[in-house]
Amino acid sequence: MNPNFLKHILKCLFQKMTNPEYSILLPTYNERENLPIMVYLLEKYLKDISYEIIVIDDGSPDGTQDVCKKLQKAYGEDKVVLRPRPSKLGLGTAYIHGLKFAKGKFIIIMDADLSHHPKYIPEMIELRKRKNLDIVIGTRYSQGGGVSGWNLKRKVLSKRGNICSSLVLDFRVSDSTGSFRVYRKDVFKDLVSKCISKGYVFQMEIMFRAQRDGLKIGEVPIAFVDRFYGSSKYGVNEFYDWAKNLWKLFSTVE
Ligand SMILES: Nc1nc2c(ncn2[C@@H]2O[C@H](COP(=O)(O)OP(=O)(O)O[C@H]3O[C@H](CO)[C@@H](O)[C@H](O)[C@@H]3O)[C@@H](O)[C@H]2O)c(=O)[nH]1
Ligand SMILES: [Mg+2]
Repeated sequence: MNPNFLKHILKCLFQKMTNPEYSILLPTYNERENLPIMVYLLEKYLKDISYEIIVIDDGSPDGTQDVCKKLQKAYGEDKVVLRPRPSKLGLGTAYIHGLKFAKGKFIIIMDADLSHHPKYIPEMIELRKRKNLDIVIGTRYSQGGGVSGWNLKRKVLSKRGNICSSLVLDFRVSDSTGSFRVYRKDVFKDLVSKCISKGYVFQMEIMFRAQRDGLKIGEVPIAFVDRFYGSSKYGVNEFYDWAKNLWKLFSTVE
């Protein structure tokens, strides 16, 4: 028998018997085209990493869950775990829901629409280990990072949003609103339990609390590429929600 094949079988058996080290939380709403490519890329770039993917789908009308069930057949139900909710309940609470089922010691959060490329994950993991960090964020706004494909309005909103929240909440990280992060699970659980935000502003509140708690945070520059399939769920309402919550955080958190 080919020794590499034997090694692969033994690795699969070992992973089946033990808990994965990393739980990747993938919130989805109408991502039927993106999800299969995402899972394929994760498998490709995380070959030597023990992980599970938890898909939190909010009753997507486009059939994302059917696609996810096919992926479970292809990759195994312990590799692709489907934990749906009945309706669109917001990005922040999707992570909280997924966390309840996570078996890994570490949590990775990322978008399912390929804007966050899995190729950055090994570097994020390596940095966390090397510096013994609590959180590693994928940043668009430090040297080496960037955004591609957004129109000028969205670019300005995001960049100004980051500058504005840094001024109001005194952020020392360069990207407080992005959603590509690696957390120690206990740290994530604790932060989530204190969070009041439900939508997109969740990331900012978590980062604010993490910084206030004196957690060790590192950054890896990433190129954020706008989605090719489907459309963003970020609209005017999400922006108002973000601005309202920024103010709420500033005025209520002691
Ligand atoms: N389950 C669930 N998933 C959701 C919901 N809203 C959005 N998602 C999923 O969350 C991910 C990000 O949503 P997008 O709609 O693609 O966000 P974006 O416009 O690309 O915004 C990006 O930039 C923001 C600001 O920097 C980030 O806060 C955001 O997470 C994302 O990275 C996608 O996988 C999408 O399917 C929801 O209510 N429920
Ligand atoms: Mg997106």
